[in-house]
Amino acid sequence: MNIPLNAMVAEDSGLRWRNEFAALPPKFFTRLQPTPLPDPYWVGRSNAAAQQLGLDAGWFASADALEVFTGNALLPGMEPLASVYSGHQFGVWAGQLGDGRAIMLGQTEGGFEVQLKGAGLTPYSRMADGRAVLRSSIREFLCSEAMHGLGIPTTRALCVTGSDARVRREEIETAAVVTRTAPSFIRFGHFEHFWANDKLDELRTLADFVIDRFYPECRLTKRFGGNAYAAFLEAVSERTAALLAQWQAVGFCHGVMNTDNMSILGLTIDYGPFQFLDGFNPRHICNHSDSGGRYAYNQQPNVAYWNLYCLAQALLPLIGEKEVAIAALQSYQTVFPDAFLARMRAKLGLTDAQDGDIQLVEALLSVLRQEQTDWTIFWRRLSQHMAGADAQTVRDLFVDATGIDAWLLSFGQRHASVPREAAAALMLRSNPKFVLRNHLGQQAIEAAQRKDYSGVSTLLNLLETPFDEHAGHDDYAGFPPDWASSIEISCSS
Ligand SMILES: Nc1ncnc2c1ncn2[C@@H]1O[C@H](COP(=O)(O)OP(=O)(O)OP(=O)(O)O)[C@@H](O)[C@H]1O
Ligand SMILES: [Mg+2]
Repeated sequence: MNIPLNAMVAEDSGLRWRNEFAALPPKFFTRLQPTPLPDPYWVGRSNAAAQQLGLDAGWFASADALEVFTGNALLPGMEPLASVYSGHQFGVWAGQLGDGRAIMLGQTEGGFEVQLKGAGLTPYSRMADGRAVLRSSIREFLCSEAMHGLGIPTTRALCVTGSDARVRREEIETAAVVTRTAPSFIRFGHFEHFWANDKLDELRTLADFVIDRFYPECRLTKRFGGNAYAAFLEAVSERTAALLAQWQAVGFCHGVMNTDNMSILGLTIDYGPFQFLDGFNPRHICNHSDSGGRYAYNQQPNVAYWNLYCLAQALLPLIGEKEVAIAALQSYQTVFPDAFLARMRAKLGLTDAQDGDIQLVEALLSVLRQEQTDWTIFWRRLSQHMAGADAQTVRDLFVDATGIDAWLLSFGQRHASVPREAAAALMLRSNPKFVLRNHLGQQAIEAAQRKDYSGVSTLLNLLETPFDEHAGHDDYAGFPPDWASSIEISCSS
């Protein structure tokens, strides 16, 4: 069903449109309209994301906004489209994919693309239905804003709307639409697409488009004999390395690190079967469909590098020499460990760098691994200990405290010269009290399925400022209940 012209909303949303991606040649996308959903309702809205976008707050609360962000109406100036990309899934070339259920409404003058996820079929939907279910949409909405609150680069989520329209997955569920924003939703897979189809002109156009807008410094590079495309690959590698360091430090498992889910801007993109670690098990697999553990927590940094290798292969016709492309990937091997160590130093409250810090971190990880100590709670309690709480609150996390006692001793020695107050402040802003654990999301989802959206807004409120204490909400910062380990999150969404 096409959206009738009279469904064009005229009231002023505060947004003006620039639509640069839509100005690319037609091979990059298909213009189309979202498919309407009946009788939509609000499930969640992020005023912070609206503010970043420049959306008028009054308009965002309006019935018109509800229609627009469900795909039932358009704003003047929007040029909706679905883009084409390809990619490697679980290590295997998957061929053409594309926005099968994402429709970009347009790009604002402020430089944000606005995209609906779940707004109906596109030419890239393949065998699927173009829809998203309420369950997965709430998870994407909350986690996008949670990652932003944690200071981790991510696509953002403006809102979720729901409809009683039925969607078939393993069971019958109801439909929802998430509105996402980002400076660009271009993925590694967009480049792989044109490379695999031998469309070298389009490949160059795409690379130039991204470099000119997001990596202009590559034009001035003196590295790689002034090769802007090699400098671009290096810059993407470094952003990706920095992102992975943040994921590992906070205990975030993405779950589906296919090359079509890798942002060319180094953003976290596609919140599917993700999970924040409960206990510290480096081999944790969060995606129930990932039987081989390809995307296990401790595999993520290597998988990102493998994905960058695919990007390098796609950019090779532009870069020229294979050796140059390989050299452009090299810095990942130093940027990732350096960035990870820097994150761990902050988590440990260390304001300077010393030679033995790696050993201190490794010794701690080995202690935490022994009993699979809760990752988030351990770090928060360690921070509170630095701020004055008794060490016993940390020791209580271990059945056998021998290992942690020894480690706390060396931690204390390392801290001898660091002012305790500064260390505590750094730790409390580096170790979140609140993360979107699976069971918290699950509780909010189950309430929302009963049309109670208060759990979604409470979680949003906590996760937007996850380093704050939020008095009265300690139960959201506690251990996962026993049933949490039986939650199965798969690719079904
Ligand atoms: N219900 C669906 N209808 C149509 N296409 C789908 C659907 N689910 C997934 N796809 C498509 O399958 C491919 C892989 O899906 P994947 O789970 O990585 O992405 P996604 O969750 O749909 O979206 P995104 O990466 O945009 O967040 C993508 O091309 C995606 O658009
Ligand atoms: Mg995806």
